[in-house]
Amino acid sequence: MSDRVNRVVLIGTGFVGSSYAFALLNQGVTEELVLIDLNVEKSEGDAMDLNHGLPFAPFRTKIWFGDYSDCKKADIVVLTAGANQKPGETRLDLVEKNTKIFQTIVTNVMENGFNGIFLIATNPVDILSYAVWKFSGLPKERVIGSGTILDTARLRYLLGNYFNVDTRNVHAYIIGEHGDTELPVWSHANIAGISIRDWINNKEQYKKEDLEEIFLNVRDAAYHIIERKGATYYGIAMGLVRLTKAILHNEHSVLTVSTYLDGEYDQKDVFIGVPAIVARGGIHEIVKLDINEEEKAKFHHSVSVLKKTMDSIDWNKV
Ligand SMILES: NC(=O)C1=CN([C@@H]2O[C@H](COP(=O)(O)OP(=O)(O)OC[C@H]3O[C@@H](n4cnc5c(N)ncnc54)[C@H](O)[C@@H]3O)[C@@H](O)[C@H]2O)C=CC1
Ligand SMILES: CC(=O)C(=O)O
Repeated sequence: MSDRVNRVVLIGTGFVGSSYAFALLNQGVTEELVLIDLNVEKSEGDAMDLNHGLPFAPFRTKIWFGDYSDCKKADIVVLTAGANQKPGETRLDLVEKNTKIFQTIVTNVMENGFNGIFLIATNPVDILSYAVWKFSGLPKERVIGSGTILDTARLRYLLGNYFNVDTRNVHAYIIGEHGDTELPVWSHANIAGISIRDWINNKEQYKKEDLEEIFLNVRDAAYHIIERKGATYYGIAMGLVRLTKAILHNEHSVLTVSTYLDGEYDQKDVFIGVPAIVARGGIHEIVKLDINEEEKAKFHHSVSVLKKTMDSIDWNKV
């Protein structure tokens, strides 16, 4: 690592934001972490509480409750502010209120001289990533949504369980909207280089129909968790730390993020989840998987649902 001090500013210290801060501290990823939230007392309390864990952390992270002027020196501004889903609500139902909140936040960040990378988790994350790109005027490479990083993790976990293999040896992606129209890329899914199709065909205890059930559990995981405990946060928090590390440590890691498509996957002018190489400058390159016709049709549908929702937003009057 260079001698430069890395700074992350986190805006929104609710369930997702505070879990991210905790995970970031525990993994020793950044020298400085600034917390900002409308709820000043909560955010101040979080900064105090996290600082008291420093003697047990692997690395010295300076943490404080800050304000927008701290964004000027930030490498990454992480956005987890805004409304979350109530039971029965879809992510797309949040679009209106969270776009308004984001206009205010992103304007404040940019007016304070920010020139780094935005990392976004607030839902609907694909549309809000597009909004951040529009509101900030930053190059598309420097606006990254968490996209389907969590859905991909859920798929890898469930497949690892099903085949009784370490989830880190499962290579499979969910792409598309982080939401109800996402899709698994079965055509490229493999464990230790052997395709999922072959794993199924080679052992009689495995069944193709089970894969569909696994996917439905991935797609609907947020609903299942929200019904039980009101919100999801640990998984996405760890996914955001993974992304933060990939950026700050210039890892060139392939992660399924929401990024701007400009012709890739035959789509234009949309932020959506696809595998991409993530490094210090942000999105280094989009990985273009040769997906099959069925996957192409589902991906196209996912794009069209996002675009239809975006069309309902009057960007000049947000
Ligand atoms: N992308 C993903 O995979 C996931 C995304 N999410 C999304 O993350 C978002 C946050 O969820 P939670 O943390 O559960 O919600 P939360 O309600 O616990 O936290 C939201 C925080 O944002 C703050 N906030 C609201 N407006 C603000 C503003 N203008 N400036 C600064 N702070 C502001 C609130 O005070 C609150 O502390 C939701 O949109 C949720 O759907 C949640 C889980 C996974
Ligand atoms: C809430 C949400 O987006 C998730 O857990 O996937």
